[in-house]
Amino acid sequence: MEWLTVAIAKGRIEKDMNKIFYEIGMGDWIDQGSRKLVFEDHVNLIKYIFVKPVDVVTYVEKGVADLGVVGKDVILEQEGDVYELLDLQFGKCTFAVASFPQNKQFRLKNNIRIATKYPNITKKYFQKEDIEIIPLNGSVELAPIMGLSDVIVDLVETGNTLKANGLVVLEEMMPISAKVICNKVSYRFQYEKIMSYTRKISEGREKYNENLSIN
Ligand SMILES: Nc1ncnc2c1ncn2[C@@H]1O[C@H](COP(=O)(O)OP(=O)(O)OP(=O)(O)O)[C@@H](O)[C@H]1O
Ligand SMILES: O=P(O)(O)OC[C@H]1O[C@H](OP(=O)(O)OP(=O)(O)O)[C@H](O)[C@@H]1O
Repeated sequence: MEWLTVAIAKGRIEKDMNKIFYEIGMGDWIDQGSRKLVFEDHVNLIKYIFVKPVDVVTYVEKGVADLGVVGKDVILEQEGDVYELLDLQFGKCTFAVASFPQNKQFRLKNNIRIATKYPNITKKYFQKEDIEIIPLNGSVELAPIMGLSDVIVDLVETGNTLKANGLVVLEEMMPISAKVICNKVSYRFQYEKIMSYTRKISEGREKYNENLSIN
């Protein structure tokens, strides 16, 4: 039997994924407190690598990892040439255009300045509109406050970050959640193993979501 390599996005996604591994009894291989980046499950022949969310798609696309676990936002932004096998139903949030309530007519403005961590998604969403994209790496909500942009394109979950900064959603763009992605060549040549592993993850996801709804 061949090994499968699974790239997992460090941070929020890693935390939920570890709970799914626990549900299906595959959690013992990963030492959550450690700085180690590679873990090997010698029983199921799975190698786990932990990388920055934006790098998961690169590892999977290049075939270094057969599977990846990452947010749909990152998949869309990277325009990764990969298959999406499973919606994990966690990491749920929404892409939105946001700003101060008084900017709700922002589409009437010439040269709309949009701050975002997601330039590609923003360009696609606005298509032919007259926009200037201001790329940022985080704390995007600061941009309209400091006059760097008119609006932002960012993820909204609870809305607390927007609210704390006096901003509101002006347009909802699309829902986002975590996905299992797959390298296209691996899908052909390791099909059985990939399907059986994905089924297990799917079972873990059901148990995890059941527990979430009970508690
Ligand atoms: N507020 C949120 N609520 C739920 N899911 C979120 C939220 N923000 C981001 N996500 C999802 O979780 C993924 C990982 O987010 P996380 O905050 O761990 O990393 P990041 O800040 O996007 O990246 P990095 O740590 O590399 O800067 C995102 O790609 C998205 O799919
Ligand atoms: O609606 P909320 O529940 O407040 O969540 C939304 C916030 O979460 C994410 O930021 P993150 O915490 O990843 O920090 P960042 O700004 O450094 O990317 C996102 O970019 C928003 O800022």
